[in-house]
Amino acid sequence: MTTLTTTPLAPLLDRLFDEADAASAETEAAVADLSDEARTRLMRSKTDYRDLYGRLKNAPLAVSRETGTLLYMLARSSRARTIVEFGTSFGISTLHLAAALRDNGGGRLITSEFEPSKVARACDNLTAGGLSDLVEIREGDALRTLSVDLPDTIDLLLLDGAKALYPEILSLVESRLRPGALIVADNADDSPNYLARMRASVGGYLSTPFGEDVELSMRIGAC
Ligand SMILES: C[S@@+](CC[C@H](N)C(=O)[O-])C[C@H]1O[C@@H](n2cnc3c(N)ncnc32)[C@H](O)[C@@H]1O
Repeated sequence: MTTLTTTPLAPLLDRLFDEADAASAETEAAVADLSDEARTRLMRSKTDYRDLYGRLKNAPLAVSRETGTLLYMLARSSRARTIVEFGTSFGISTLHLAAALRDNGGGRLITSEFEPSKVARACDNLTAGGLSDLVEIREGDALRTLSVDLPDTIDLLLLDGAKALYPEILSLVESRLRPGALIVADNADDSPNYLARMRASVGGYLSTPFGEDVELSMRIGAC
């Protein structure tokens, strides 16, 4: 028995993933007027990301079902107690991570989202999943909200906000990542500078692509 696979969370996640699948056409329509070059430019911009995510403010943009399960398993097997997430959206990844904290015996998950309507939806979903006591949602740009008041040590970091900011967000939390801490970056192919940093032989990480769209990394150091 796990929190992930039992009521209320399991049927809630089924519904949220079904809704995310159903919203894919609407999501595509929100950026349909942009050329491929314009989309790539916005995805990789360190300044214009609010334009892109403003267009997508009604879109779940959730991790895949497989990545969600992976997040739960990684957080469980590493016995994570402190987790930081960049990019909450409707809270689907957050629900997986918080479920792992619950099954690990408790902990603290700090997550960040700048779209107020998404913060409200994530709050509702965490309440429906019975996990809101484990999660602090910080509303605003993560460059600011994740720059203060973090736990002394962090066991797991999920990067799933604006791709161009992955190096900056990593820098905000890096000194607190414990040796052996896991860093999961979704769609990291859109963040070439991040990939170069994580894969550099002297960068302080072991890093590998995993599945279709995840870069999984581990902070090196004495455990
Ligand atoms: C891919 S979605 C996150 C999906 C979520 N992790 C899930 O699986 O359910 C990215 C989210 O990050 C938010 N975001 C992007 N850049 C941000 C920033 N700099 N600060 C806070 N939120 C940001 C966007 O509004 C969007 O909702």
